[in-house]
Amino acid sequence: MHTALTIAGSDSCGGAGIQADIKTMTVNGVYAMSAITALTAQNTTGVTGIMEVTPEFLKKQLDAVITDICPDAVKIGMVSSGELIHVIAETIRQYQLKNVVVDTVMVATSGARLISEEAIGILKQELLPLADVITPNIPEAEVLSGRKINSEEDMMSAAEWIQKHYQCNVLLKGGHQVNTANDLLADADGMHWFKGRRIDNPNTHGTGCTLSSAIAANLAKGMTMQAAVEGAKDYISGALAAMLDLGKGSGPMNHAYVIDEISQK
Ligand SMILES: Nc1ncnc2c1ncn2[C@@H]1O[C@H](COP(=O)(O)OP(=O)(O)OP(=O)(O)O)[C@@H](O)[C@H]1O
Ligand SMILES: Cc1ncc(CO)c(N)n1
Repeated sequence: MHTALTIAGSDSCGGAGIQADIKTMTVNGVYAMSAITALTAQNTTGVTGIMEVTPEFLKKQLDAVITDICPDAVKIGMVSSGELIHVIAETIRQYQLKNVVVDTVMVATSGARLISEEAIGILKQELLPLADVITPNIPEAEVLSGRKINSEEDMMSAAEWIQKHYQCNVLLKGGHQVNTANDLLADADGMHWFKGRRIDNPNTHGTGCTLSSAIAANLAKGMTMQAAVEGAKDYISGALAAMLDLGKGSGPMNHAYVIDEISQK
C-alpha cells in the first residue's frame, strides 16, 4: 500500500489540519501518518487557542515515523514558527523525502493567523526550495510574490514569479475569486489551468488542506504532477458539492461523499 505523511496542526473540529489530511488521504486510497506541529482549539467560527509542540518533539515524531515507514509523499500544512520549519527542512534533506507538497498556510478561513511574521521569511528561505509543489491561495501568493492579484492574468504572472524565485512548482488556488474557482499550475512545462465550477457553498473550512492532501495522496500513488492536481481538483469539487452543513460558521466538507455515492448505486 502507498503511504503519505502529513506534517501539520490539529484542528479540534475536524474540518482542516491533520484531521482533514488523514480523511482525504484515506479516502484517496493511501495509508496516512502524521507528525503534529501544534494543537489548535478551533471550531467552524474561529480559533481560540494554539499550543505548539517543541522542535525536539516534532523531530522525535518525524524520526519515529520515517525510520519505520518511509512515506511515498509528504504534505506540510500549518507550521507556525521558524524553528519548526527548520526541523522539517532538515528532516526532508536528511531522509531525502520525495513528493513534498507544501501548503503555505498563513491565515485560517475564519481569519486567525497561523504563522508568525518571522516564520514566513524562514518558510521562503528554507522550505519552499525543497518542495515539489507549493499550494498558495491568492492572499498567500500576494505575500510570497509581493504583487497584488486581481485577475487571472495577475495569477499567471505571480505564479511564474514564485516558481522562478523559489525554484518549485506552484499551484495557485483560485478559491478566493468571486465567480470562478480556477486553479493555476506553473511547472517545468509551463502554465496549466484546472478549471472548476464555482459551487455556491459557504462551508469551505479546510478546502486548502484537503486539496494539498489529495495531491500528496495522488503523488504517493505514482501519478504525474498534472494528473495528481486534476484528481485532487475533482475530489475537492465533489466534497464541496456534497453540501454538508455543520456548525455555526464556515463548516467542513463531506469526505464520505465518494463512499455515499458507491453505497447508493
Ligand atoms: N466555492 C467554491 N467552489 C468550487 N471550488 C472551490 C470553492 N472554494 C474553493 N474552491 C477550491 O478549493 C480549493 C482550495 O482553494 P482555496 O483558495 O479556498 O484555498 P485556501 O484558502 O487555502 O483554503 P482554506 O479555506 O483551507 O484556507 C481550490 O481548488 C479552489 O479552487
Ligand atoms: C490546524 C489548521 N491548519 C490549517 C488551517 C487552514 O485552513 C486551519 N484552519 N487549521
